[in-house]
Amino acid sequence: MEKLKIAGGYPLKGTVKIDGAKNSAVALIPATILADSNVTIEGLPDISDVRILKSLLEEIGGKVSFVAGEMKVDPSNMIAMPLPNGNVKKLRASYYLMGAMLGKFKNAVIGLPGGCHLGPRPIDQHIKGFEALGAEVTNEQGAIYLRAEELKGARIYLDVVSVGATINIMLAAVKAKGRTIIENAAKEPEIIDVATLLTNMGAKIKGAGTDVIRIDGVEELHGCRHTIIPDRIEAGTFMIMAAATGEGIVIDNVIPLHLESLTAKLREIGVPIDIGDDQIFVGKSDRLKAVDIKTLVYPGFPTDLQQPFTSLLTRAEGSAIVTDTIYSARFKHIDELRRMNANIKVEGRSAIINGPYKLQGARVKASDLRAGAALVIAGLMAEGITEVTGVEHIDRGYSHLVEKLNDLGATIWREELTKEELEQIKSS
Ligand SMILES: CC(=O)N[C@H]1[C@@H](OP(=O)(O)OP(=O)(O)OC[C@H]2O[C@@H](n3ccc(=O)[nH]c3=O)[C@H](O)[C@@H]2O)O[C@H](CO)[C@@H](O)[C@@H]1O
Ligand SMILES: C=C(OP(=O)(O)O)C(=O)O
Repeated sequence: MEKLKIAGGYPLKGTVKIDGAKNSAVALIPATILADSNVTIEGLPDISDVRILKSLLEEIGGKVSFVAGEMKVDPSNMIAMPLPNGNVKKLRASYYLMGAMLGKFKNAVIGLPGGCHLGPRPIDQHIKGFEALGAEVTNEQGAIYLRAEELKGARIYLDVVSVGATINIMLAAVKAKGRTIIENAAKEPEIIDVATLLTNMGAKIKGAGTDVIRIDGVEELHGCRHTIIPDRIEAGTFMIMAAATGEGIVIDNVIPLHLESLTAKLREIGVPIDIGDDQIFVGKSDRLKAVDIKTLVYPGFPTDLQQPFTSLLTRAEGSAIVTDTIYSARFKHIDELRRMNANIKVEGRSAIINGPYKLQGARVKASDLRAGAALVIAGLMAEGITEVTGVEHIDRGYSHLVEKLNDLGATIWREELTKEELEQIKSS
């Protein structure tokens, strides 16, 4: 196991190219199960979530290659192999195997998913959708069993706006008989990307990206080639890094529309921003003024950028309140920022930051993916050396982070954990 070491205080400058979106990738890959011939996806990020999903497709009989961001999937020999344990526990998005395998085989056994621990993350809306389509769903010893004689289109109202439930129901419904209508659907760009792939495979989907999605089931889905959208959360993380320690950074390969809520907040805090067609320039800012943020479903401020933004706010003058309305416990990075000299209070679902603080390098632990990003940002801003453990969380969602940051002028490297550190992690 490794840790990251960061020597703080080096200003960042240059251009960084953003990879394909993790939260699209993890749905596009399971979606290939539904096809009857080869599907190729271009521009996938080189992250552990993608590699684990590749192994899962292989476990069920898929022939899969993944070279230079391009994944080719031959689904012709796939079977409804039960996956109650193992790799499915290593990521959140293994839940998409439920919708895809139910849609294809009318039968699936998938262990309850892993992913970041951010408070309770139920999947009741996914199950409500599968049941509405005609599946019998049971939970037996931590695995979800799904069976259906036949899937039939239905009208499904989501009680909670959920990215995962919206996509999972789409996956199960594209081959169901008749029309499915998802009401109160999530509107994230990743949902449009998955709908685009499915449409290229022959599915009939209208309304993805709005809160009502209509799906008319088809008998067969065929192979195709698809290019993934850029990762708005990776892009946002680099925009926040640029605001924190940058001297002018171009964020390349982005869809600026997907980043409007962050762009608005960065401008409000005092960061100069120029928007191009597929690039965003983030300029240097000597003084930042505190702003409040509240996470919301898309197009609101994304919860996945809440933790990185909190690190940036330690540099801002004044009092800022950060409220996460999506997850009840997405503040595990705060204790670690406190070790670095930030005096942040957490009250319920809000963190209160009275900056500015001069961060000091420290040994800190990433408890989840975006906590890791937040700590890397803090390390870049801090005086001295910061050591971040829990790198496996960061590797779930950031492709070549160390290389990209070093290219921008940061001093960051990976080191093997010492025996003592390994023992400490095991005992904690
Ligand atoms: C792989 C992936 O795409 N992950 C993203 C996805 O997660 P994920 O799809 O898990 O998140 P959801 O949009 O489903 O969750 C939103 C909220 O709804 C609740 N909920 C969800 C489903 C359900 O059946 N019942 C229920 O109560 C959740 O606990 C949470 O409070 O969207 C989140 C919200 O933008 C992001 O933080 C994650 O990065
Ligand atoms: C919460 C996240 O991921 P996941 O849903 O895959 O755990 C994230 O990407 O910030």
